Amino acid sequence: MQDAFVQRRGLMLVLSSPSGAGKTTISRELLGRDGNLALSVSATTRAPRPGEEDGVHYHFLDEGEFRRMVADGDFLEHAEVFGKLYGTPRRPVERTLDAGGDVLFDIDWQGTRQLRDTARADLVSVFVLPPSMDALAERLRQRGQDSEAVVRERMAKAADEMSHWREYDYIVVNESIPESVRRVEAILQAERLRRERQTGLPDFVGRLTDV
Ligand SMILES: Nc1ncnc2c1ncn2[C@@H]1O[C@H](COP(=O)(O)OP(=O)(O)OP(=O)(O)O)[C@@H](O)[C@H]1O
Ligand SMILES: Nc1nc2c(ncn2[C@@H]2O[C@H](COP(=O)(O)O)[C@@H](O)[C@H]2O)c(=O)[nH]1
Repeated sequence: MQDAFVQRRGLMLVLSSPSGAGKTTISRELLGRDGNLALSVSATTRAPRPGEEDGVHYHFLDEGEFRRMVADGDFLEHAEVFGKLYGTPRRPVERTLDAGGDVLFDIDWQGTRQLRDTARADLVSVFVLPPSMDALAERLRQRGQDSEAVVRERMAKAADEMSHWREYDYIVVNESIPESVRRVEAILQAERLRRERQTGLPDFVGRLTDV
């Protein structure tokens, strides 16, 4: 909820992890609980998984459309992940932040690095780790949406993904979904209260002390 007393600029909450560690699951829970948090819907050239809807889970584009958006500067960040292109459309994010809303991103370390370079002050980054590699493989398989070849490819890249954990502000080991959601919520609540994000403080304190 937006603070009734003090104006605030929105923040960008990034969740990254090796594929299958649980960031989509955590994101879904957070979005259901927090009315001031909006999901950044990425664009991608990968094919939709069963049940994924265009414009809801991703904007599914062909490579030509994606590259045109890159050329037009329409992405806040973009990267190649698992041989496909992924990017964050710029305008919806900027609109939400300007209105004091917070934006949740499910993006990889390359995209997070780009956001850190261009918008460090607005960025809060969380890296989600699995409790073990066996658990990660199990989660990818039981999700049941990728072929065995895709699961193997993602497991082969997991160690490389995880090598970027030091670049993140916070680390959450996702053993239990409810506990991980509580931890990310706690991070979000604390970051919202950072002095420098509360852009209305000079006015608010001025009114308090203007006797
Ligand atoms: N703490 C947990 N314990 C057990 N299963 C979990 C846990 N967290 C997530 N899962 C399950 O693991 C699977 C993968 O989770 P999810 O799709 O959220 O991962 P992801 O990190 O978003 O993956 P990707 O990067 O491929 O999108 C899902 O089936 C989810 O229900
Ligand atoms: N740099 C970006 N990475 C993104 C974006 N959207 C998703 N992703 C990451 O890609 C992988 C694979 O996702 P999947 O949905 O195909 O399993 C995962 O690590 C996502 O976080 C994006 O816009 N930019």
